[in-house]
Formats: sequence, structure tokens, C-alpha cells
Amino acid sequence: MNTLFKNKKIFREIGFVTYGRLYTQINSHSNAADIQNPESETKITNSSRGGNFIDYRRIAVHGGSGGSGCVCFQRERHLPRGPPNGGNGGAGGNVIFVADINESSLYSIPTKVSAQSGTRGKGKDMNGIRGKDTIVRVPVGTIVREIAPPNYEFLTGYDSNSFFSNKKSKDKRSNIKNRTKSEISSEGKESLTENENSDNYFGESKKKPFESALEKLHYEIESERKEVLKITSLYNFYPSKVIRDESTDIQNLPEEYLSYLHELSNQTPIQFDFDEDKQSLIVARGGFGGYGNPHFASSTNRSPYMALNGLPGQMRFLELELKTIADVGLVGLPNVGKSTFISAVSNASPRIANYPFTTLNPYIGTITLDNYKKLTIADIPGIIKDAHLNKGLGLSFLRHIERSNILAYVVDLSLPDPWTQLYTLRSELEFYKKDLTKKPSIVIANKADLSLTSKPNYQRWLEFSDIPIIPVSSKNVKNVSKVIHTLANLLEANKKN
Ligand SMILES: Nc1nc2c(ncn2[C@@H]2O[C@H](COP(=O)(O)OP(=O)(O)OP(=O)(O)O)[C@@H](O)[C@H]2O)c(=O)[nH]1
Ligand SMILES: [Mg+2]
Repeated sequence: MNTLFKNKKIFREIGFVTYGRLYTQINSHSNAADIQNPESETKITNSSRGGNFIDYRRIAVHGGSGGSGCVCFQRERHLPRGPPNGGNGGAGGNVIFVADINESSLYSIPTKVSAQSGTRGKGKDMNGIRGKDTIVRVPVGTIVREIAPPNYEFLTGYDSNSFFSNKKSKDKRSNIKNRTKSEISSEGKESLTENENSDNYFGESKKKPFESALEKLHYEIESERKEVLKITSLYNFYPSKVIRDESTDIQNLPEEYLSYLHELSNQTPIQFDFDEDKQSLIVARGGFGGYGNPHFASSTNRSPYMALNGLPGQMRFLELELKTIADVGLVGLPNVGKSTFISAVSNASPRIANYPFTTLNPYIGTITLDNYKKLTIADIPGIIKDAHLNKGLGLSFLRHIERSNILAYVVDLSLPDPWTQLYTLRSELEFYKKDLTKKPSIVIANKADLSLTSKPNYQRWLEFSDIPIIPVSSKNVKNVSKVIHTLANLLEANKKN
């Protein structure tokens, strides 16, 4: 199976990215403790602030295969028929996701992530080496969901419950037919009619070719997995001593081996939210290493000529979605001064210019308050009227403020009737997600330094406003500390509730 992943052509076809900055392998003894104390890992930085911001991605993850156990006997001059001494195979490495506060984009995560396979056991009781784990750093705020493999239903009639069946696998095409009739239609997914699968008069299949390399990869892996999981192929026999007696029965398999097989066939779908730094999750477990022949020695069979093969690692298809988590989300029309505000109050330094849509990616700024607590603010691209109809940059960026505790509407106070900006923003937010505007909110009335128009606007607005309005001049850094204190108090009150 592992050879499949080494197939560079496939990697190229599915767009395997070799940037590898988020993607590193750590030594074979990695465990949860290592993750918490990542000294053994390479320091990775990700400068994805520029044009490389990606907040949605679909990837495939694959744990390493386990190495096979070895069939071997001790042979010395004085000991011609010594005891069995074949080593166990090494387990495959796991693919582990770790949340990292320094990451801000899913850009560097490759389409296909696999962990190293374990090596085979050898004679003289030499166990195989465990495959290295692969650690993928994901930004805090990433949501991981398991998805069905691409076009899963038309690829194969693979039935995960038939792992233990000893029957010869049926013809692939008949499998597809069987599945088409019953399972696919009941699942209600994209279904193929029987006619589409059957051969025509010239014996040519009308089945569509693989539409993407990822589908092809999945098909190959699944067929190989099926092959591996046939009971006879679980065993590794001594050459020319192939014995298929009752000792190769399913009942004789070690319990941990069986439970791993069971786990492989009954994977619970992953749904995980990385909302804290250093949180980690094994997304694809490495395969079990097979036992060497000493494991099968008994009082009746002192020279077992069989060992166990390693098992394949878990294969999963995942959907990653980044929803930035900040305490405060800034929302405003383009060019009102959101980025100027965030750069005036925090460590963020987004681009500022006098034209709309200067900001194209979300930015997070951190402010250290008097009591050494931290307040994070998210600046997102500007929203315009009818953004829900995909005008401007659309509304997808709202996912980054969706989980903020507080909303801060930034308006340009110098424009005529500035409150209309607030109406527009609120209605667009409601279009995106119902009740989003019910979060505690304030209005940052920016450009108050342009007092000729701003001052009368402010006076009029105060008379009917339903939320606090704070006039500021972000450009001249005037009154911004009042905004920060109001936000900090609101946050405190909000957390207590
Ligand atoms: N007079 C005045 N100008 C300001 C103030 N704040 C921002 N500006 C100017 O307004 C323009 C837009 O500022 P940005 O911070 O880029 O605005 P933005 O809301 O981030 O814009 P987008 O990223 O395009 O949505 C710049 O030319 C700023 O110099 C202010 O308080 N007073
Ligand atoms: Mg901006």
C-alpha cells in the first residue's frame, strides 16, 4: 500500500504541495508528551499573511502501514533446530494535527498527508522500527470534519463489514452493480443507473473514467486494502511452507490485532474544533505491526512457520475550515478606517490606503490590557450592500467574526447619514447568519477629526441610537483608548453571563 503514496506521479496529479512548512515528521518515539513539549520538532514558520491566505481545504490523510512480522529460527552450529526468533513488525506512524497560535492560514497544508510506515521485523528477534509520526500544524480556529471520499459510490462496491470474510472478492464490476442497486440509491447520493455501469454490445464499459487523481488514489488504496484484509493475506508464511490449517483461523488472531481491524472498519467520523493552542488530535492512526513467529509457538507447535503481516493505516478524507477566533470582530463598509483602527490599537499592521477593498484577508490584532489580560480583534475585508448576492468580496469572510464575542461596527462618521451604514451592515450580517447581530455590539464612529460633518452627524445620531457610539479618530489615535476600555468591560460582562 505504501508504494502508492510514494508514487510521485499521483502526488503531482492531485497537486501535492511540497512547501512542507506546516508539515514535518518527528522522531519515532513521539507521543502526546512530545507534542506538548515540541523540542524535538523543527521550528516552522508560516508567512501566509500575503496572498497565500486560504481558509478552506479538502485533504486526504493516511497513517503509515505496519511492518510485517518475520518467520525465522535460531540456527547455530550446536543448535540446528533452534527456537523461533522472528521479530515483530514496527507500527505505522500516525498523522497528528496540532493547533498552533502562530499559524494563520491553511495554505501550507498539503492535499495529501501520510505518515511513515513501520519496517519489517527481522531474524534474531529484531523488531521493526516504528514509522515516524507526521505532525501538521493547523491555525487555532480550524474545524476538521470528515467527508466521504470523492465519488466514493461509483468507485467500488467495497463493503467495510466484509473485512473478515474469507470469500474470494467478486468481480469489481459486479460489485459496483450490486452497490448501485441497493446501497447507493438508499443513501440518496449521486447515483448511477444500472445501465450506466453495464457493458455495451462491444464489451466496452460505459463507466466514467476517474474524474480526479484523488478519486483514482482512493480507488487504488481501497482495492489494496481489501486485498490486505482478506484473512489469508493477514498471515506471512515461511517460503515453501505454506500451510493453511486451522491455526490461520480468525479466532487465533491476537485480540489487539482484531480490535484494530475492527476499528479500521468502524471508524467514527471526525468532527473536531481546534479552539485552543497546542490542542492535538490523531486524525489517521498508523497500522498495527505484525507479530513475528515466536508469537505462534505453543506446546503443540514449536516451530511455527507463520507470522502476521502489518495492517494498513487509517485513511480519511477531511475538510478543514478556518474560523478565526477573536474576542472582537470589526465590521464595516470599505474604506471607513477599520485597518487604521486596528493598527492604532494593536500589534497588527495591515495595509491602509484610501481606496475600497485594501484589506483582502482577515487580520488579528492583540492588545495587552492594563491587567495584563489580552484582547484580540479581527479586521476583515469590507462588506457592501448586497454582499449576500456576492457583491464586492461577498460574505464568506464573516465566518471569521462569527465566533467573536463582541461586534464592533466601524462607520465613517463624516459621510452623510452615517447610521445608514449600520443598517446595511446589520442586514448583511443577518443574511449571512440569523441572529448574528444579537451579539453585544458598539459603534466605532471613525473619522471624527473631520469635524465639519462628523460633529453634527454625531449629535443627531445620539438622539435615536440603540447601541453605544464612540467617536474616534483612528488616524490621529484620538479617543481609541475609550473604545478599548468599553470593549474590555463588555467582554468581561459577557464572560460572566
Ligand atoms: N481623516 C481620517 N482619515 C482616516 C481615519 N481613519 C482612516 N482614515 C483614512 O481612510 C482611508 C481608509 O483607511 P483603511 O484603514 O484602509 O480603511 P478600511 O476600512 O480598512 O478599508 P478596506 O480595507 O478597504 O475595507 C485611509 O486613507 C486612511 O488614512 C480617521 O480617523 N480620520
Ligand atoms: Mg482594511
